Amino acid sequence: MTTVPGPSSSPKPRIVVPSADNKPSSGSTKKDTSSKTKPEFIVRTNYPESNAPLGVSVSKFSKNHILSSQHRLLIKGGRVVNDDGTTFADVFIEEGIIKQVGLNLIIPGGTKTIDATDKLVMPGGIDTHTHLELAFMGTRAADDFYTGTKAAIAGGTTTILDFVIPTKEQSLIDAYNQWRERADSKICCDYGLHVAITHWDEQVGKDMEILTKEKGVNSFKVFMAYPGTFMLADDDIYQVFAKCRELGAIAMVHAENGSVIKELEKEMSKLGITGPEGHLLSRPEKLEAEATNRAIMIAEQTRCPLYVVHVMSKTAADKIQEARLKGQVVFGEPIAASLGTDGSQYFNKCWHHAAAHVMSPPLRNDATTAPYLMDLLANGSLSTTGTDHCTFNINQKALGKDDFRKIPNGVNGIEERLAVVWTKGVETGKLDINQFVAVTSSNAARIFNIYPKKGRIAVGSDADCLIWDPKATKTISASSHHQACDFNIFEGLHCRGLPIITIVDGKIVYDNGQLNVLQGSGKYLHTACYADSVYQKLNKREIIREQLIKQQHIEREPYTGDVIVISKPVSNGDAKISPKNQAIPSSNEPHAAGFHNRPATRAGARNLFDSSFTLSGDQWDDANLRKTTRVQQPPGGQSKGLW
Ligand SMILES: NC(=O)NCCC(=O)O
Ligand SMILES: [Zn+2]
Repeated sequence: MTTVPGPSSSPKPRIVVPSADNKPSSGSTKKDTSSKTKPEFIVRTNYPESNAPLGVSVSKFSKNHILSSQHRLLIKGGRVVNDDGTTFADVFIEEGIIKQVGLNLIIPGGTKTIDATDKLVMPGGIDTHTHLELAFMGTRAADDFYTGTKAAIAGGTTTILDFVIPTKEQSLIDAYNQWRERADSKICCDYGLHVAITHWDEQVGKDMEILTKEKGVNSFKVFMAYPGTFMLADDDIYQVFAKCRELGAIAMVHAENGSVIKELEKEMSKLGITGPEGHLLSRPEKLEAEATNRAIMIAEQTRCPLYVVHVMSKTAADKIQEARLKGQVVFGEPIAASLGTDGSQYFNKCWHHAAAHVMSPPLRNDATTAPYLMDLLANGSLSTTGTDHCTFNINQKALGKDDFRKIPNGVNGIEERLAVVWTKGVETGKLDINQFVAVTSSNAARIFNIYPKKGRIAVGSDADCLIWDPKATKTISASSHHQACDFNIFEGLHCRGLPIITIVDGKIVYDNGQLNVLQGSGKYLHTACYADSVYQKLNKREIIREQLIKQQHIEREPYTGDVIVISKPVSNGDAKISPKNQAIPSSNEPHAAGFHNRPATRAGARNLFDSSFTLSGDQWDDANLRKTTRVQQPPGGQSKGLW
């Protein structure tokens, strides 16, 4: 158990210790006929039939967890906030599941009560983008699955989606197993996995199939940056997206033009720029927007849903907005960093301060970007918020002390995301509280097909909830955060609106600054393909598309005429194809070769009686240099004309 100073807040929620007997608690004597004890949603097997259950598979480390999840909790007197509405209701939790939501509930004895008067009861946050203990740029991220998820919980996040990133030589399945092993032994909240595709061949396609059908993966990311390590070329991206479409998975993209960045980095070096500002200067916004647009185009051509991770700029966000306006299934994910700070940090005089902000794509040097991205979250053009949490300590960032290209890329955010979105979104009047839930939790649950198990306060949903105090305040600092890194990119940010209690799997794991987590207690989430909110439309469109294509099919009599026989490859060496290189007509058809009037000889050679001269204007050998003879003294003498 870790004890940390709690946030300054309005009166703390009162926790009533349960009575020893098992009688109903006081104040809950009236039977509420509207509340049900059965799940109000149907756990679906998504289309097409998948072996992967929508539910979770219990990891081998979670025995203790199951035994202790008999706890009963009643959250009383709060306002329940979902993405589609707010209601005054009590929430009864048993064995990790929300069992009742309503007023005047019948509650068994032995139930711990949390007084949530004046507080909001919300689904726990879902961080769509983390890189815990990732080996990257010669070192390993400072936060592992334990410290990272502990910090997540302190900030109100109860589910994370981390990225398996295989090396180019590694099989996808090996990498997936590695990630599961690392995470299962340490993780403190439930988690799912996206898998990155860092090279393409037939085997990768087969492994993607295994991952979706047997391992509960429904999303694959490609990188358009980091040439030589992670980057894929467009034709490989096409193959990955097409495979995603075939499997009902979601394609994800890190959108930056890696090849151009590489050249610009060289240019910076030549100009003597070795500090962190070089990172920003070699990654202009246009390169993010261009790659975003290219990824959207490839997704359109493959009819694949696309999820653009870490949207860092206005123009990249515009590309997503434009595509969505046209009906394409594209989602955009700004992150805590792009919503909470900006790229002016790269010009800070302190090397460490500047280097600590190095991430890709970079923060933009423009204070209007963050509020712009928030506006796009509010109008639905952007859908989720992640963090790209990938932390490195000062001595790790120092790998690039003489060359910005060697600074390990990555920043924090797993702990701050909800507070940043509330402060910059709700407190500014850009988001209402339901939109807050949508962009921090429910939208992600829908897209990655874990809704309403996650992302909703409802009967049958997992008891991953927050008691949120909209009036609580705190100032973010590395000195008090729970992350393992020694820098915080939001240092000094004064936040209003904080989680004061976090409940994971029906247990209070964070309470007014005090963490009580169990290492390895989190469970792996099998995410099924063909998420309804992503694929329902696409499946329908596919049927319509096939019908349209069939309608455009033209019934024709088959062609029965001659076909030339290619005896010698036609070369493009000449500007225009010379008769010498023309394919020889297979018959005596005069115009078969398209130039000569006389048929070929019986041996198939050009008929030498045929002239190569035509009166059509352009001559076949116009491109060849002609030898000219200047006649100084033409017969009959020189012209006396005007020339
Ligand atoms: N984003 C970043 O800078 N680091 C993590 C790796 C990645 O997602 O690009
Ligand atoms: Zn990332």
